[in-house]
Amino acid sequence: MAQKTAELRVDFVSGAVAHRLRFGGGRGQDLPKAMGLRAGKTPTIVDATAGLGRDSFLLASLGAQVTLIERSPKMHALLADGLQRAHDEGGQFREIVDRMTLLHGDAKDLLPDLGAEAILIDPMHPPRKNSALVKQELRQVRDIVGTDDDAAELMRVALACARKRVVLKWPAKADPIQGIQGCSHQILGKSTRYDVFMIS
Ligand SMILES: C[S@@+](CC[C@H](N)C(=O)[O-])C[C@H]1O[C@@H](n2cnc3c(N)ncnc32)[C@H](O)[C@@H]1O
Repeated sequence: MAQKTAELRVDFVSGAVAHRLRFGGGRGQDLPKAMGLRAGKTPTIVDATAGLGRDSFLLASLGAQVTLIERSPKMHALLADGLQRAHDEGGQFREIVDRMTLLHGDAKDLLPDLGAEAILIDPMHPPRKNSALVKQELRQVRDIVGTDDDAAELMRVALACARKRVVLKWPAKADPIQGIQGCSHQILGKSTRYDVFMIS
């Protein structure tokens, strides 16, 4: 029997995101470390590729002010809905999403006016060969937005706009994006790597 696909939604108050909120490893996790969060230091962040908002939510849960940019009207609407529901939930969820500001548009156009200290870029990457392993949710996002073929251009804009650093989140084993400068250092996880570009 064919499996029914659950409708894609942004959910910050239950499931994987809420679980990570309760049991995650705080600022010691790879993403916050890559973005420059440490004891006594919380940079302002622009998440230029908001998607389902998970990375932004994690960073906001650790105290960062995060501006999220999403260009797909459908993904933007899902995010707006998820943020509203988390706000309505109250308590710590409201506190966290009150640190998150959602913008609709292409980050290449919006970044120059935002003066971000740290910019996160997590583009949709080309499908892997063993695509059966790709999570259903990611496939649903890809059905909506396709692949982000302008990722190199977005990186160049981000590198020109960030005041402190740009972080590129990319599959650990994928080929690097062509046409961008080498990074300052890398944080390598099991399936994901963070390429950190420090701005001097
Ligand atoms: C892989 S998803 C990001 C997932 C996200 N990090 C999360 O935690 O849920 C990439 C998203 O970035 C958006 N995107 C890609 N390039 C963009 C751009 N130049 N401006 C705005 N949004 C962009 C895509 O539409 C897509 O929704």
